[in-house]
Amino acid sequence: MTGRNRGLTATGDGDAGDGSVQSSAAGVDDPSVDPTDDAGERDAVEGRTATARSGVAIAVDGLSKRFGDGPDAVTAVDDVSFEIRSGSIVGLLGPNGAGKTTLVKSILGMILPDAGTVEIDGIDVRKRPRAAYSRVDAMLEGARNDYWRLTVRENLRYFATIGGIDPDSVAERHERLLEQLELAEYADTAVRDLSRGMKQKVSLASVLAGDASVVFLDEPTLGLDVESTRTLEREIRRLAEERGLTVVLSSHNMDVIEAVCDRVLILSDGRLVADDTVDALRRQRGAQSLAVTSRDLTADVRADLEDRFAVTTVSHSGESTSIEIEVDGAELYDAMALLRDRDVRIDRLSTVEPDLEDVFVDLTGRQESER
Ligand SMILES: Nc1ncnc2c1ncn2[C@@H]1O[C@H](COP(=O)(O)OP(=O)(O)OP(=O)(O)O)[C@@H](O)[C@H]1O
Repeated sequence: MTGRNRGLTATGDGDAGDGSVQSSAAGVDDPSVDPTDDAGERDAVEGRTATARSGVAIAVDGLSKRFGDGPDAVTAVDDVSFEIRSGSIVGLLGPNGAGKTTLVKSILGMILPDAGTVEIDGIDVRKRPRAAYSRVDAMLEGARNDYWRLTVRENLRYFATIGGIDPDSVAERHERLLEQLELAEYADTAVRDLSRGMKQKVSLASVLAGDASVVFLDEPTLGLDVESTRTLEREIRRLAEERGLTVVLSSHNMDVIEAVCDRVLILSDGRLVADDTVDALRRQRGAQSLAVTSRDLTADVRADLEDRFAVTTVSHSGESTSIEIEVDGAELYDAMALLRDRDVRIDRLSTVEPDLEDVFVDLTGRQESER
């Protein structure tokens, strides 16, 4: 929603001219909205709270949203609060139905929350939506927000224009974006003639074509091959580091989240169940796994191990048996001592650190489907 007249392109059918939905920020008809919000420039400077001064790009406080009434009511977002610092990349994770979309749409003013406040760069989005959203953009439906009949470069110019920016003044930035996303040789190709991965990159470039300082990316790498995924990951990181871009990235792909995010928010049943760095979440979980392969892991030895430790996996291959034991701290040495006491000759031994998926399963009780 870059610029004062720009609504958020929420959905589309691949050609925005044929039916994409332009949703304006909620609160425009709200009596609490400051009518002087049209004077966007002034608002962008005045009326900010302390969060802007302390480098907080997004501040969400006590946000709740319930759909429906009575026994069928669903609390999609339940008293969620967090802050995101400018220039950071934050992953938004949660199983299906956890409330991610409702949360993001509430932040973007596409859904009116029942309670709570949202500030962007210190500006309350309900009170001064135009000023608050003036440098916010989003890619909520993958490649669907581009005009497929226009060329790649025309799309960038179009999105800059509706973002309130003279496209000629940012032509250099567009050329750089095209280079960085390896789209330069397709600059004059109609988007509809590109592969899915290319379209995804054009979509990201379009989001960045204006002057956005905060972007929301929903599944930006969905359907991309490994190489394109790596390119996008690299570019998102670079933009955060070099341009101070703040990114909220939601994905079911844990590898992407681990690769690019400084911090992770995990939602479960509408509630925020984790808000920390990937490393801290891994450390908090503590337990790692000990993987052992041996021909001496008899049923007897395995029973002994199962008595004392959490044996998570057992598999057999020829005469060899492989097991994985979850061990926490000193348990690692106890498990090794038991194997030694039972004269188990080890063919292969390794320790496996917990990953984000393990943390996710612990906190939400659900497995992510896409890896
Ligand atoms: N417009 C709506 N009317 C009624 N219920 C809704 C509406 N939108 C979402 N919900 C419900 O709110 C809950 C949260 O949905 P939401 O789409 O925010 O989850 P999500 O985490 O984005 O899920 P997914 O990963 O599947 O996209 C779900 O139970 C969903 O069925």
